[in-house]
Amino acid sequence: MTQFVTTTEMLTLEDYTMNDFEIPQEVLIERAAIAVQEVIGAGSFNLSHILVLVGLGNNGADGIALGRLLHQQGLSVALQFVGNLNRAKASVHKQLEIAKHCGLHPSEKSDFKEATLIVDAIFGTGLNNPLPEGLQKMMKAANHIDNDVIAIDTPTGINPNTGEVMGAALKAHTTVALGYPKIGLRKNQGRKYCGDLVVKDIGVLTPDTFAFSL
Ligand SMILES: NC(=O)C1=CN([C@@H]2O[C@H](COP(=O)(O)OP(=O)(O)OC[C@H]3O[C@@H](n4cnc5c(N)ncnc54)[C@H](O)[C@@H]3O)[C@@H](O)[C@H]2O)[C@H](O)CC1
Ligand SMILES: [K+]
Repeated sequence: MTQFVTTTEMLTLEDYTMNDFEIPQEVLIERAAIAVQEVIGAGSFNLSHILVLVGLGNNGADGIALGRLLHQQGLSVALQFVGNLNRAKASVHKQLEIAKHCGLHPSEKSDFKEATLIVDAIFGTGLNNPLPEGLQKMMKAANHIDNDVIAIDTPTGINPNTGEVMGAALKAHTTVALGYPKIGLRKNQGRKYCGDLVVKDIGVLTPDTFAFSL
């Protein structure tokens, strides 16, 4: 039986892993990237040109790390930031520096139609408001293009706790849940937008005494 969690529970387990066991956040980000890389490798996706859409939080950091790994595999990868990079978390800037050292630089503007596979690394469990107008338009437009979307952790626009569409959401062919799947992926529209749900262990530790609410 798959254990689903709330975002609060996920944050508690992340903090437990990083603070009680001193496992660095970068390790979790790298393991998240490797997990998604494994799902891509095990699938039958068209990898001719991969577009990674990158947000400003840790979901974006996961996406940049994944883009670097795919680039190092020799695949054609474009990184496109969604939002003002100046407002991005330190984890995003750190992953961007590493990616640049590995020869992967962000693209200015990518044509979604040229991508054979889109990686959704815009929002994950940190989504707490309706998407900004411009992003809602982008998601709706992207949903009309016939290419596969792989969502990291949650489809952008889906409320990770309620499964509601927050203005608009990007429909995924596959969602790779990190650690535990979020309860929003099996409620309301979340089930429809997440596509095939793959749960991957990325080393998030759980106390024996932890009482799941679900
Ligand atoms: N499960 C794990 O152990 C790990 C998960 N990781 C990844 O981290 C994200 C969650 O990261 P977080 O920075 O908390 O949030 P997001 O990246 O989802 O969101 C970015 C940022 O955006 C702001 N925000 C939220 N809603 C809006 C909005 N409507 N408009 C504008 N801005 C908004 C908010 O401040 C957020 O912080 C998780 O999904 C995983 O992908 C770790 O990388 C590895 C360990
Ligand atoms: K996402």
